[in-house]
Amino acid sequence: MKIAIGYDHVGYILKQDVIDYLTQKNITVIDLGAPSTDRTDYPIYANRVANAINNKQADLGILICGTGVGISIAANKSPGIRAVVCSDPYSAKLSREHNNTNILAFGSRVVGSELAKMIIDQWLNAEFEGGRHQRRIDQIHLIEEGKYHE
Ligand SMILES: O=C[C@H](O)[C@H](O)[C@H](O)COP(=O)(O)O
Repeated sequence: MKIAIGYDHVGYILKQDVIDYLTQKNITVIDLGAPSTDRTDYPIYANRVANAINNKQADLGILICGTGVGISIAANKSPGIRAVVCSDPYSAKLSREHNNTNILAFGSRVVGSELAKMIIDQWLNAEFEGGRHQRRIDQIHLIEEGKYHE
């Protein structure tokens, strides 16, 4: 399992705990920045992680900014990306089971290290259920392609 991780200057403060936690689980982490706590722009890192998934360098992605909101919005602009911003483990689990999310985002100004680890665990341990949920994801793909008609 390979996970690409990206974060801005605010997410930087939480990233090492996340990287260490994933590494302990024998997950290969592809660290795509930011380089420091110097102020930067979250779309840079959202785009890097989205590309890593779409290029098949990574299986999944994790993004961290202040709230997880901006960085998830940016990631969701890439076709095929389904990023969820989560501050609770239940939503993280259901986002895999029902929505087959491929990026998990959260905010370092919202969740602490231990809650972030619980969210990650629920997200990684859940499996997409397919069935009616696949039909809805297919509809999302049609929207992405401008081909969805009611
Ligand atoms: O959704 C956006 C993120 O939370 C950013 O981390 C945040 O907007 C950065 O704010 P600032 O530049 O004031 O540190």
